[in-house]
This record gives sequence, C-alpha cells and structure tokens, in this order.
Amino acid sequence: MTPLLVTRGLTRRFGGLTAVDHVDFELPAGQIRAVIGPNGAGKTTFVSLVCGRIMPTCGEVVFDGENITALPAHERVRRGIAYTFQITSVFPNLTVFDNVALSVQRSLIDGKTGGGGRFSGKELSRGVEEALARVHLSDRTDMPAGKLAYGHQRLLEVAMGLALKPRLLILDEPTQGLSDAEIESFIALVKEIARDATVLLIEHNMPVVMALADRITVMSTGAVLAEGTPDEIRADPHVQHAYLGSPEDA
Ligand SMILES: Nc1ncnc2c1ncn2[C@@H]1O[C@H](COP(=O)(O)OP(=O)(O)OP(=O)(O)O)[C@@H](O)[C@H]1O
Repeated sequence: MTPLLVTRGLTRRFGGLTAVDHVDFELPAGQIRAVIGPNGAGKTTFVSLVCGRIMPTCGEVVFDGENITALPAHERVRRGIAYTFQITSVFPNLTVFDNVALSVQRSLIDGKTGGGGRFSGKELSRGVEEALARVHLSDRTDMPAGKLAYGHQRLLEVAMGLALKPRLLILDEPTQGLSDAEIESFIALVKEIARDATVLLIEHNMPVVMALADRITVMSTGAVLAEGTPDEIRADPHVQHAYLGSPEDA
C-alpha cells in the first residue's frame, strides 16, 4: 500500500544552519506517529515543510502518491493536510464559533462533503458545533477567541483543523498549556480523530507520546536518529542519550 506521506532527502537550510537534513520519512495511512527530539532538533521545520508553510532547500514531499513539493500551503490543505502550530493562529477578536466557521466554510466550499461547494447556514452551524463538541468547547462558542485560556486556544486550533476534515492532521505541541485533566481528554480526542485521519504529532510530553503513538520518529540535529514502536524507542540507548536521558526532559 502507498504510504500517505513520504519525504525523500528533505532538507532545509537557514543560512549556514541545516535545520532539516536529508530526511527520508514514511507514514502509512491510519497511524498515529509522534516526532520527538530535543529543542532545536528540526521537528517544527520538518512539519512546516510537509504542510508547505516553508519550502525545502532540496528533497521532496509526496502525499498519497502525488509529488506536492512545489504546491503552496492552501493547495495542500485542499488535498487533506491540516495543521496546528505552536504559535496559536486563532483570530482573537472573532468568536470561537466564527473561528471554526472559517474552516468549515473552506471544507464546504471545497465540496469535501458533496454538494458541489454550495452549502446552507444550517450545514455551516452543524459543522462548527460538531468540531467544537469534539474538543469540548461547546460552552464557549460566543466568547472572543482571544479571551480563552491558552490551552483552550490550542484546542480551538485543533477544532479548526478537524473542521477541514483532514486526511493528515499535524499537531505541533498540542498539549502545551493544558491541565492534567485536559491532557487526559486530549489523549482520548486524538485516539478518536485517528479513527478517520492519520496523525503526525510533535510532542514533548513523553507520557502523552507513549499513550498515543503507534510509532515514534526521533529527530536530532535535523536528522532522523531512530524510529520504532514506543517500547523500542524507550529501550534505544542512542535515544536515551540524545533525548530521554537529558536532565531537561527527565
Ligand atoms: N526561520 C528560521 N530562521 C532561522 N533559523 C531557524 C528558523 N526556523 C528554525 N530555525 C532554526 O532551525 C533549528 C530547528 O528549529 P525547529 O524549530 O525546527 O526545532 P524543533 O525541534 O521544533 O525545536 P522545539 O522543540 O524547540 O520547538 C533551530 O536551530 C532553529 O533556531
């Protein structure tokens, strides 16, 4: 079976610094894949190259068998790649509802749900309500997004991503700023999302990674250091040295 996402020799330099260094990566459909690694390892740059937020110096990105390396981000969204980023990208002055409505509208215009891109107000509301219910923000629909707690803004971003009905959902440090209870329900949410989408997750919180990931890719200084199941990664001495064993992450 063709993997949903493949990168070959994917490289991005910033001046003299190689942030992502010839990364060969394969992600089969239906998997939850975590990408871990120390600060500055190149994780965010890697997923930014996948979603088209930045362009590679060399190498290629193939999505569902199609070479999308030259496509702009919005074309990749149309093909089913959605992402949420560390720096929250919600519109603070719009309500929670309206933020999600922008994504739902986009998905409806793209005709992903049939109907040739035409849709009613009712369909729009239903899409928004569904996405907000999935992240447990239904009781905050009328609040300006900027007034939400930081962790809830992250969940709102996830709802915006889900509303795009993605085939690949990229989450960059989604649990940052969430309470322990919120993290628990987030883990359940990602498991549910993974029933109909492939998930690529950058995460520093190791219990979250271990609870969710089918497989883990470890990055260090721009390159892939190791890849395996959570148990294999936990037992890998190179990984322990580069990441798990460092005092900062203990
Ligand atoms: N736009 C940029 N211009 C210059 N250097 C950059 C830029 N973006 C990232 N870098 C550098 O590339 C390297 C990789 O950064 P990146 O953010 O991808 O790492 P990361 O693994 O996501 O780190 P973290 O876990 O801290 O988010 C770092 O040294 C960073 O300073």
